[in-house]
Order: sequence, then C-alpha cells, then structure tokens
Amino acid sequence: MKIVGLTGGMGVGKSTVAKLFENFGFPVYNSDTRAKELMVENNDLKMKIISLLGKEAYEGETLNRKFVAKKIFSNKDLLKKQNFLVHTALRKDFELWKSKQNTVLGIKEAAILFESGAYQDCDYTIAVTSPDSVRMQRIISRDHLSESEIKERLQHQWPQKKIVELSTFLINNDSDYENLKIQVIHIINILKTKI
Ligand SMILES: CC(C)(COP(=O)(O)OP(=O)(O)OC[C@H]1O[C@@H](n2cnc3c(N)ncnc32)[C@H](O)[C@@H]1O)[C@@H](O)C(=O)NCCC(=O)NCCS
Ligand SMILES: Nc1ncnc2c1ncn2[C@@H]1O[C@H](COP(=O)(O)OP(=O)(O)OP(=O)(O)O)[C@@H](O)[C@H]1O
Repeated sequence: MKIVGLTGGMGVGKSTVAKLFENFGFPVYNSDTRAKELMVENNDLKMKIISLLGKEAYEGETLNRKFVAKKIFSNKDLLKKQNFLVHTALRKDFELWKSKQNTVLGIKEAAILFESGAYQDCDYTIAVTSPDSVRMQRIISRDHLSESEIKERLQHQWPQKKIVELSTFLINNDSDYENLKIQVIHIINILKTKI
C-alpha cells in the first residue's frame, strides 16, 4: 500500500481535503484525532504525559485540552518532549492501521507531518495551503480561539512555503469547495499512473 501524507498548517483545509479523498474511496488515517484518542486510551502514554506535564493534564479520563495547550504552546522544550511521546505511540498505531487496509493507496493526514518526522512513512506528500487571512477567519469561526491563541500555535508550525517546497503535490485552498474537488481529482489521476 502506498501512503500519501496530507499536511499543512492549522486551518488550511486538510480535513476538508481528506474527506474528499475518503469520498473517492481512499482510507484516511487522521493523526490528530488518533493522537487525542491514544492520549486517553494508551495507559503508558498517559502516565508519561502526566509525568511530563503534571496530573492536571487529565480531568479523570478526559484530556484537559486547555491546560495541555497552554503548557506546550508556551514552552518549546515541553512541546518537543510531548511531541516525541505522542508520535512514538502514533507511529506504532499507524503501522497497525496500515496492516488492516486493503486498498492500494491510503492517506495519512497530519498537521505536523514534516516537523514530527512522520513524512518518513509516506511515499508521496500533499501540502494544502491557504492565504493567512483566509485561514485565520476560518479558524476563528470554527474553533472560537482568539487571534493571539491561533498565532501562538502557528509559531510552532513551519511556514507554508517550507512545507510546499518539501511536498510532492500542492493544493491551493483559496477558493470554494468545487475548486478543491477539481484539484483532488487531478492528483488522484496522477497517483493512479504511479501505482
Ligand atoms: C494540544 C491539544 C490538547 C490542543 O487541543 P485543541 O482542542 O485546543 O486544539 P486541536 O487539537 O483542535 O488542534 C488545533 C490545531 O493546533 C495545531 N497543533 C496541535 N497539536 C500540535 C503540535 N503538537 N504542534 C504544533 N501544532 C499543533 C494543529 O494545527 C491542529 O490542527 C491537542 O492539539 C493535542 O492533544 N495535540 C497533541 C496531538 C498532536 O501531536 N497533534 C499534532 C498533529 S499530528
Ligand atoms: N474551500 C473552502 N471554502 C470554505 N470553507 C472552507 C474551505 N476549506 C475549508 N473550509 C473550512 O475552514 C475550516 C478549516 O478547514 P479544515 O478543518 O479542513 O482545516 P484543517 O487544516 O484540517 O485544520 P486544523 O489543522 O486546524 O485541524 C473548516 O471549518 C472548513 O469547513
């Protein structure tokens, strides 16, 4: 099975693009969603997070997202250590997921595909980009985060230009959903010639 990494910064439209691939029959592994599930389900990972960030990282069985976000996005060293813990567990989980798929192509969606090293598991990569002003508006209406909270997270992600340079394909999400679909179909047609 060939793996296509799907990445891009916060709010560029990765999940929207992933949904289109899914609609065309390609399975999607959502690293962000799985990471959050593993942080709760995987006891070993949970214990390591508590010893790194403190017991306030959890409220009973639930991840205290506000607390974790505040801690890791204001301290580069903690973010690096947290990412290492999460991505070690995630990598194993991804391999298991991959072994259960029976299609020729699968999508691995990850916000920090290059930053985390997860691109190494991919045969091809797609960068989704969107103008900063557009993505900022989309994030504000989706997440109700403040502009400063969004900027704090963006600081820890690579610039769009760098992600584009490293990727096999580019999807420019600066228009409507129809335009996005046309770009996805174009990439699927190219990928079909390679598998
Ligand atoms: C820190 C957490 C608790 C914040 O939760 P919250 O609900 O506020 O935000 P959400 O999960 O929707 O994330 C929004 C965006 O923040 C950015 N982001 C999330 N985690 C990271 C990270 N480790 N490094 C850089 N950016 C990140 C991404 O662009 C993401 O799409 C949560 O993001 C988390 O558990 N992250 C760890 C999982 C992980 O490593 N994800 C990275 C993507 S593969
Ligand atoms: N072409 C588009 N036109 C209008 N709205 C869009 C378009 N693309 C994405 N959106 C909206 O913008 C928001 C961000 O998109 P999406 O959730 O797919 O981004 P993402 O890259 O997965 O974000 P994150 O990394 O933060 O999880 C969503 O609410 C989505 O519905």
